[in-house]
Amino acid sequence: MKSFVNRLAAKFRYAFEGLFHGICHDSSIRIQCGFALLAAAAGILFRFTVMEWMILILVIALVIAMEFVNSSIERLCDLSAPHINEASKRIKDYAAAAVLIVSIGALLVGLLIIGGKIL
Ligand SMILES: Nc1ncnc2c1ncn2[C@@H]1O[C@H](COP(=O)(O)OP(=O)(O)OP(=O)(O)O)[C@@H](O)[C@H]1O
Repeated sequence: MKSFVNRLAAKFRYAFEGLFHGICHDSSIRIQCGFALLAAAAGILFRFTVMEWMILILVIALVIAMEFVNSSIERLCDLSAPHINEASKRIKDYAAAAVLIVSIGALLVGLLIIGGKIL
């Protein structure tokens, strides 16, 4: 039982290490966190309901998680093939496209919620 708890605690520790390292060292992750703070400020300003906060928190988590996956794919590419090559370009572009898609989705969700309140 104790070793299970220790292993669980280690998993959380490693995950939090990744979280803090990404926030401290990856500019793309920091930019997404900045947008998340702006979105949270908009939520306060426009007095989001509980349901709207739930949606906002979900899309923010999705965008930031996708940015972490994108950054880890970039690092994996640079580690396995540090030279310029077509495969790395496609892999990195696809990962960046995934971030773009969820970011556009998040932006539309934000615009719909705020637009609904303004109108
Ligand atoms: N090894 C490579 N071969 C070919 N094209 C590459 C390679 N590395 C990067 N690229 C191209 O440059 C783009 C940006 O890659 P890069 O790794 O600099 O991402 P970034 O988002 O700028 O990362 P960072 O988090 O370091 O700012 C990629 O989407 C890809 O089109």
